[in-house]
Amino acid sequence: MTAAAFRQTPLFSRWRPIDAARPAMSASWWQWVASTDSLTARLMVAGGEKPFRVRLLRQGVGWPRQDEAQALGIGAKRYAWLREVALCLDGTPWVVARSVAPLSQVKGQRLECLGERSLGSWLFRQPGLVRGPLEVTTHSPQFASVNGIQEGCAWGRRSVFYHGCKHGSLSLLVQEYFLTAMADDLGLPSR
Ligand SMILES: C=C(O[C@@H]1C=C(C(=O)O)C=C[C@H]1O)C(=O)O
Repeated sequence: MTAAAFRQTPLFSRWRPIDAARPAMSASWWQWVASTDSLTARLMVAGGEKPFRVRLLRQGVGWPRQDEAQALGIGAKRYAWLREVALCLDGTPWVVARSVAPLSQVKGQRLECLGERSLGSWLFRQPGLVRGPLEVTTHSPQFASVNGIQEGCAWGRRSVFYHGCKHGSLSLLVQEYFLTAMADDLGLPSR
């Protein structure tokens, strides 16, 4: 198997708790994948002089995937608010992310008009924010290739953020996939 093929071969299927994946994860990747503060802030620091940009791939209303609905505890036939982005350093996607929230909970939240501002810059300012447990995968996200981003994925992670506000409570599933371009630019191991 070539090195490139290896990097794109999933180690295991679907999502599993981060602790179960730890033996397969290098210490350098653990620093990234297990972090619970803002990824946007971390990417900006790691990128140094490189300009950071959120490229909006898609935002709107759609069906959640079954595993997403399950993670949010909603029926798969409930409409959801979906947002897909690429987090780019100097124009190169390092991370792609797909966030999902029950549509009924998004009404009146600032989320709808984020545009190319980072979700993290809004989310981590919310008082009483709680982050659920992290789960990881080595599968590549399909929405990246649909948008012409062909990079393999070193690690993907997801967790649900919860916060209550005067508009009601919000559960937001955030899925982030660390791309091989990021590993190459930062000199990280393949996994
Ligand atoms: C959740 C964060 O927000 C980041 C920005 C996102 C966006 O703009 O859609 C999505 C996932 C993130 O990695 C973060 O910075 O930790």
